[in-house]
Parts: sequence; C-alpha cells; structure tokens
Amino acid sequence: MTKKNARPGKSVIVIRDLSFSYGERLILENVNLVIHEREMIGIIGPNGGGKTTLLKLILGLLKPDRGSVLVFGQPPEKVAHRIGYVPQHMQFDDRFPVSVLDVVLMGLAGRGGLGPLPGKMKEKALQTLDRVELSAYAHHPFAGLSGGQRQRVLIARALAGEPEMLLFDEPTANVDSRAGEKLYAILHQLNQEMTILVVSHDIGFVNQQITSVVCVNQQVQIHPTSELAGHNIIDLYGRDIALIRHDHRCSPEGHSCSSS
Ligand SMILES: Nc1ncnc2c1ncn2[C@@H]1O[C@H](COP(=O)(O)OP(=O)(O)OP(=O)(O)O)[C@@H](O)[C@H]1O
Repeated sequence: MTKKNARPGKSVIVIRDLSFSYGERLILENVNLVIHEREMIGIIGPNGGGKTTLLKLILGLLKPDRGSVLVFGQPPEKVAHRIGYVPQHMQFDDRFPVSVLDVVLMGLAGRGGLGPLPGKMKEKALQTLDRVELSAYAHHPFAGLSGGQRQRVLIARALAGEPEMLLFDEPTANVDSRAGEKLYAILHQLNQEMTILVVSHDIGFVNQQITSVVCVNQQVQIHPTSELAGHNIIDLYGRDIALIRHDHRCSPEGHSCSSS
C-alpha cells in the first residue's frame, strides 16, 4: 500500500473556525483544518495569501482572533519544543561570522539547563549535521555555503531539538533544482518519522511525496492527494508555478482548487 492511500494516523493539528487579522486587515477567515500524523502537506497559494501567517499560528507565534489551534492536542505554545521550524532563510551579520556548528547549536539553545552537557550538545549537533550530510562542514563559516547547503544546516538546526513535526517555509526558494531535489529527498526520509508541512510554490518537487495539498488564500481548503484520482497536481495547478502564485483562487466563489 502506498503512503498516499494509507489510512491517516491520529490528528496532530486541529484548527477550528479560526480567523486572524493584522490590524483591520483580515488575513485568514474561518479556517478549519485537520492534519494527521506522518502526513506530508504541501501548502500553496498566492503571494500574501496567508501561508506564513498560518505557519506562525501553528507555531503559537501568533494568536487567532477567533477559533482555536491545537497541536498534539494542546495549545501550540505548550508544545513549541516538539515542533521544528525551518525558516526561508537566516542571515547573520558578516562582522560576526558563525560556523555551521554554531547555527545548529542554536537549535539547542535553552536546552542546556539540567539536560545534556555542552559536550553532548556538540555531539548531538554533529549527529544532526550528519543526517543532512554536512558534518564535514561543521567548522566552515555558514555564510560561505551555497543556498541548498544553508537550508540543510537550518534543517539540522530544527532537528537538533528532536521535533515530532517539521514546518518548512519555502525550502527551495533560493536553491537550484539539483539542490532542491536533495532537500526533498531529505524531507522524504524525515517524513518516515514525523509530520511535515512545506510551504512551497514548487509543487512539482513535492508531487510524489505529499499526502495533501492545502490551499491558502484568506480561506483554506485541503485536498488529500488520494482524492485527486486521475490527475496529478501539476495537471491541476499548471506546470508554471506562476499560475499558482498569481491566478490561483481558493475562495468558494470560483476557486480553481478543486479535484472535480
Ligand atoms: N507583521 C505583519 N503586520 C502586518 N501585515 C503583515 C504582517 N506580516 C504579514 N503581513 C501581511 O499579511 C499578508 C499575509 O502574509 P503572509 O506572509 O502570511 O503571506 P504568504 O502567503 O506567506 O505570502 P508569500 O507567498 O509572499 O510569502 C500579506 O499581505 C502581508 O503583507
């Protein structure tokens, strides 16, 4: 049985009747969404549609104006340590160069306390770098790496905290297609152990792996890929990702985000 057809596990994210505004500006309206254990979710939608805002609500960095978000059955802020977040990019001041290992150790910041000793933390950081095949670069400057390598370091940083779920914001935004394929091979591997949500305009890459597509454009719709019989996502959304970014509508009135 392929993973896409497998029965979903228990729910890990449950969003009910959620609305969120920045000031007067409504960004997400009446969102209902359930994500199950070990799913690989592709989050798509036009620029400014609210994808990153949705991730921030799941991470507990923003609070809904209405409705609720539960992650692992609890408010997100209580389970933040169980969620890994890989930002689109991370910049450091060139005057304070940081090594690859330093960046990964940041993922363990605040966990020293009564927990592992610093030596163990370094060992842990090196192990996670190994998982993304970058342990040989541990002492290289982070700024000297390629876009794809930097993304893998940020994945290692998120993995250092031993998360049960990973959220990625545009992992392939600044990387070439070969590096992008490598990133998705790593995501595929990680998905054997954890739920993964990927914001991406690059649906061609995730096509083979995602279990559901979540369309975000103020309103949110989810399409399990097992329901997209006879289509693939590229057929539905177009090979040109610009089509998704600019023409895609996810509102009940005239959205193109449908399997019918
Ligand atoms: N802190 C903020 N204060 C006010 N408005 C914001 C803030 N952050 C984002 N916005 C606005 O909210 C809207 C949704 O932003 P969000 O980043 O969630 O969209 P997105 O779908 O991730 O977009 P993109 O694909 O361009 O990254 C955008 O119009 C953005 O300008």
